[in-house]
Amino acid sequence: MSYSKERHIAELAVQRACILTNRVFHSRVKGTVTKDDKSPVTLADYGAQALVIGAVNKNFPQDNIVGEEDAEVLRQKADVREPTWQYVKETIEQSQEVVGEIGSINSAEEMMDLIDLGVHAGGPTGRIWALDPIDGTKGFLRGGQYAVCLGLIVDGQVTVGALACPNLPVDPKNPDGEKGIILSAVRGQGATLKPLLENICADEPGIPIKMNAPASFADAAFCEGVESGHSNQGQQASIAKKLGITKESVRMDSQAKYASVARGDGDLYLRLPTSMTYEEKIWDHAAGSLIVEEAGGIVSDVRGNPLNFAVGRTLKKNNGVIAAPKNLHAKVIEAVKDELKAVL
Ligand SMILES: Nc1ncnc2c1ncn2[C@@H]1O[C@H](COP(=O)(O)O)[C@@H](OP(=O)(O)O)[C@H]1O
Ligand SMILES: [Mg+2]
Repeated sequence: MSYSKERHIAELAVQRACILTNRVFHSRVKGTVTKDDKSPVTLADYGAQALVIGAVNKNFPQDNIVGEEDAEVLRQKADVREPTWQYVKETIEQSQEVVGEIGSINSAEEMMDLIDLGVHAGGPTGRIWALDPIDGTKGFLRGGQYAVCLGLIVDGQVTVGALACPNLPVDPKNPDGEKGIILSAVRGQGATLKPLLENICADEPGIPIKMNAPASFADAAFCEGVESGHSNQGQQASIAKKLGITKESVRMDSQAKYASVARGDGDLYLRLPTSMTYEEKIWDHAAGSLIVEEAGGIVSDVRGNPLNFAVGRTLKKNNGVIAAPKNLHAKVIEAVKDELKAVL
């Protein structure tokens, strides 16, 4: 199968969601709510989830969806529901040219029902879309990096991925220039990049991307998260030292890290667990990991095992994530295993 329709719809869906996230970012009302796990969620997370699921459900109504959010808070609180619905409505009005392809949403009730389609338990069989409507919500709130991420898992294997990163520069050599890129991939067909335009334009072909292949660690730079609670930055620094990496690490929130490594702004992505009991979520890694693999890299857990997307909503068979060029991956895993030998 070519999965060209899936890729096209995924690209349109994440692009439209970014119109909404951008509107919310530039408005005073972000409606930040703290979830049970203490992480923030905003009107933009809910609105983006409704828009993306609307697009997936219109085109692939038989498919299952694992989405990060649910509509419980919206059902209980009119002061969260109503502004979210306003943003969704305005975004649809602003993107009429794609309504034929990715659909409309006609009421707040329908919006909440779409959000709640993301409750699937995941698993080893069938077609399952994994959606993170705003990955890096903390980055989004601080005006840093965030991403709208959508992956299609087919019989346990990520097969299609689209990643919209509204705050990554189009030209990495000009970090203060135009911002916003969209990356996508189909397994076996490579990864591409194109600018994330204000007016949705999915027919524009993407440019194929390839990861860097630095000859040695002396030339390599690594990417890591901003939040010290999400990965062990002390151990990451120690691994960098062991490997002879001298360049300072680049810190950013969200799957923008996968995007940066895939297009060669950085070379390695280290996400060492802060706790061996934390289970990474499939929506935090589906799209990004495929894009790095299709750009020529290897993505694994800290033991060097492939990420297993077939066991539910989390990556419960894995700990942490390492993304690296093919020629360096084994050496990184050696250093990681040495660093974590007390817990592995
Ligand atoms: N203890 C933890 N360890 C690893 N990841 C965690 C974590 N707590 C939360 N996260 C995840 O880290 C994601 C952000 O990744 P990063 O740190 O790379 O920016 C969050 O996604 P959301 O922002 O969608 O909630 C959340 O799912
Ligand atoms: Mg996330």
